[in-house]
Amino acid sequence: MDTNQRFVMKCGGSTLAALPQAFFAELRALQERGTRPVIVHGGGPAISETLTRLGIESGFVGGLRVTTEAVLDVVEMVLAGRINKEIVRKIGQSGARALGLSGVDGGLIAARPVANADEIGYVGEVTAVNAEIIEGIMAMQYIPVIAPLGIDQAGQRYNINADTAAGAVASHLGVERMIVVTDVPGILKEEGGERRVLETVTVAQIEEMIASGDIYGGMIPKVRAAVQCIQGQVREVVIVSGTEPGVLTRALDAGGVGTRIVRA
Ligand SMILES: Nc1ncnc2c1ncn2[C@@H]1O[C@H](COP(=O)(O)OP(=O)(O)O)[C@@H](O)[C@H]1O
Ligand SMILES: CC(=O)N[C@@H](CCC(=O)OP(=O)(O)O)C(=O)O
Repeated sequence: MDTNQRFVMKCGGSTLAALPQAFFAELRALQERGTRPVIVHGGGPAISETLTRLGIESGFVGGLRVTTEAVLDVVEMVLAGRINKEIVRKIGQSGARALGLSGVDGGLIAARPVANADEIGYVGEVTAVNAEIIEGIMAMQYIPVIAPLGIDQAGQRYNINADTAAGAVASHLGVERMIVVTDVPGILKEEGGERRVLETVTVAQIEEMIASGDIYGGMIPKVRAAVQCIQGQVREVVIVSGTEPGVLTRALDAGGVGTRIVRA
């Protein structure tokens, strides 16, 4: 397989419901031309809604969900169940084939507790990704759709931020590109009283923008994951809105869409 043709795409929970059928049709067209997408998805808003409905309290520390055993049950149910299957169904409707799994299946995503686990509970960071499983699914002409949970050797499951999980999958697979699909057209910066999309940003500019507060909230784990994976084999990470026409093809080929994060 030509590894240049593989890419990882992270679909954020902020935008999943808004992704038009044209987005999935484009995904099918890409697969037909020999490109091999790997999808890692989020679902933060759906988890929060379900927790509220069930009357389970939770909060966030540093952008990560405080994850008790009860929260973990809901995270797994929503991400590996409802959201994962919704994406698989939509891809199926477009005429392509998808196979959904979570990072727990086959030990796909090995994880360990994050450093501040005493504060935020069962939140994991990725220690390894079993690329063979993903490659096997791609070899069968299915698009892998991965829910961001992880597991350790003792069988403990963890909740992993979806941007972090996607970055780790991209690094371990050795793809050249990661596309992050979210609800904004890229990284925005206020200039002359106007907020505009930055075409390209470097690692150094990202650090400045976090320090100045220009990048905040949900954008922080995205740029952090991007910075981490472009230290390795990944050449660039593109942050885009999923509702722009032809967004995937433009992100992969022509350019002129979203924000490209590059080494320097
Ligand atoms: N500089 C920035 N440019 C664009 N969006 C930003 C920026 N800083 C913070 N954000 C916020 O990040 C959000 C995207 O992150 P998030 O809501 O976690 O989405 P997702 O569910 O796709 O991961 C945007 O909707 C916006 O509110
Ligand atoms: C540890 C942690 O915070 N996990 C996230 C996993 C889902 C996610 O990241 O979804 P988005 O991409 O839609 O934000 C959570 O529980 O919300």
